[in-house]
Amino acid sequence: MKAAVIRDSVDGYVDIKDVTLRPIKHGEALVDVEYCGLCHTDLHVAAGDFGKFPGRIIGHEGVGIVSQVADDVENLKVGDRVSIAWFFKGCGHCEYCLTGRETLCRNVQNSGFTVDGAMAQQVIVDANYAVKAPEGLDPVEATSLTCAGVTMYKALKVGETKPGQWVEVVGAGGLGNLAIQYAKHVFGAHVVAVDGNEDKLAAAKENGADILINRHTQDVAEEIQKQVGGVHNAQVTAVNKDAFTQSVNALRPDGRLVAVALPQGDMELNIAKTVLDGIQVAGSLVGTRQDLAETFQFGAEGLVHPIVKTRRLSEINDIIDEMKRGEITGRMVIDFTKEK
Ligand SMILES: NC(=O)c1ccc[n+]([C@@H]2O[C@H](COP(=O)([O-])OP(=O)(O)OC[C@H]3O[C@@H](n4cnc5c(N)ncnc54)[C@H](O)[C@@H]3O)[C@@H](O)[C@H]2O)c1
Ligand SMILES: [Zn+2]
Ligand SMILES: [Zn+2]
Repeated sequence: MKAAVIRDSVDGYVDIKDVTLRPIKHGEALVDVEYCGLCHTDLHVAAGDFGKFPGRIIGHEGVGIVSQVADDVENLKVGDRVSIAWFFKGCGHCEYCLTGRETLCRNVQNSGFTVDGAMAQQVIVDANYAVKAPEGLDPVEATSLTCAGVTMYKALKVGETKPGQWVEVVGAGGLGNLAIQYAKHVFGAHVVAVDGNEDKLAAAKENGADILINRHTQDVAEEIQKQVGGVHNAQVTAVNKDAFTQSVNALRPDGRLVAVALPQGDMELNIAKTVLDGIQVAGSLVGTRQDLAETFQFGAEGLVHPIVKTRRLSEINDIIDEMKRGEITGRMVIDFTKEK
C-alpha cells in the first residue's frame, strides 16, 4: 500500500512509500482509509519537534471502512466507518484512563507519531479505541472533526464556555474555523476571530464570527478590550508564541487562556495581571473517545461544517509548504479513494 512516511532526515517532509503492514493482532482491526486530513501537528511531527520518528506513517485525521477484525473483537464489524484520531490508545487502568482524562495517560499511544497513522491506504486500529463515525456525517468533513473539531470542542469545555459569553479564537486555520463554529453554534457564545490573513478572516465571518480582527493592522488586545470589555476565554491556535502572551491581555477578569497550539518555546505571563485579574491558564490536548463521539454528533446534526478540500497523496509535500506559509483556509484532505 502507499503511505506518507517521515523521511530518514526528519526534515519536515514525507516520502510516499510502498509499505506492507503487519497482520492484525488480538483486539485490532484493519481499516481501508477513505480520507485523511493534514493537521499542523503532522508538520511538527515530520520536523521532529516532539522527537524523531523516521519511517513512521503520519496522519491522525483519518476516516475509513473496517475491512478485517480479529476473532475477539465484538464492538466493530467489517463495513463500519471509523475514525483514526491522535489519541490511538491509553493503558486503560491508570488514574487518567479511569477518570475521563485518558488523553493524559502516561502510556498513551498516538497515531502518526508513536504508532503508524492514517496517511496511508490502510491502517491498523485498536478496536476498543476506534470511534465510529455516525450515519449522516460526511466522511470528508469527519476527518477534520477527528482532530481539529474534537480538540476545539474539548478546549471550549476547558475554557468553561457558557452561552452569551465572548470567546477569542486566535488563529483562524484548521482548528480555528472549527473553534468558531463550535463556540457559536454549540456553546452559544459570541466570537472574536483573530488572524493575519484576510481570506481566513472572511471564512471566519462565514463560520459565524461576530468580530474580526487583523493582527497586522490592529492592536488585538486593545481592540477587544474596547469593543467587548475583554473575552471570557481565549483559544490560542496560532503557531506563534507571541500570540499566547498577547492573548492574556485580551481577557476580562476571571478569564481563561486555553493553550492549544504547539509552537516551540515559552510564553510570558504578566504576573500582576494574572494575580489581580484572577486569570487562569490551561493547556488542552485533543479529546477523549466520548468527546469525539459528541463532536461527531454535532457534525452529523449539521451544526458545524468544516472547510475541507480534497487533494491527491502525491501533492502532500506541496500542502505542507502551503500550510507553513499560512495559505490554507480550512483543511486539505487526502482522498485515498482515488489511490486504488
Ligand atoms: N492541543 C491539541 O490537542 C492540538 C490538536 C491539533 C493541533 N494542535 C496544534 O495547533 C496548532 C494549529 O493547528 P492548525 O492545524 O489549526 O494549523 P493551521 O496552520 O491550519 O492554522 C494556524 C492559523 O494561525 C494563524 N496565525 C499564525 N500566527 C498568528 C498570530 N500571531 N495571531 C493570529 N493568528 C495567527 C495562521 O494564519 C493560520 O490561519 C498547531 O501547532 C498544531 O500542532 C494542537
Ligand atoms: Zn491534529
Ligand atoms: Zn492510562
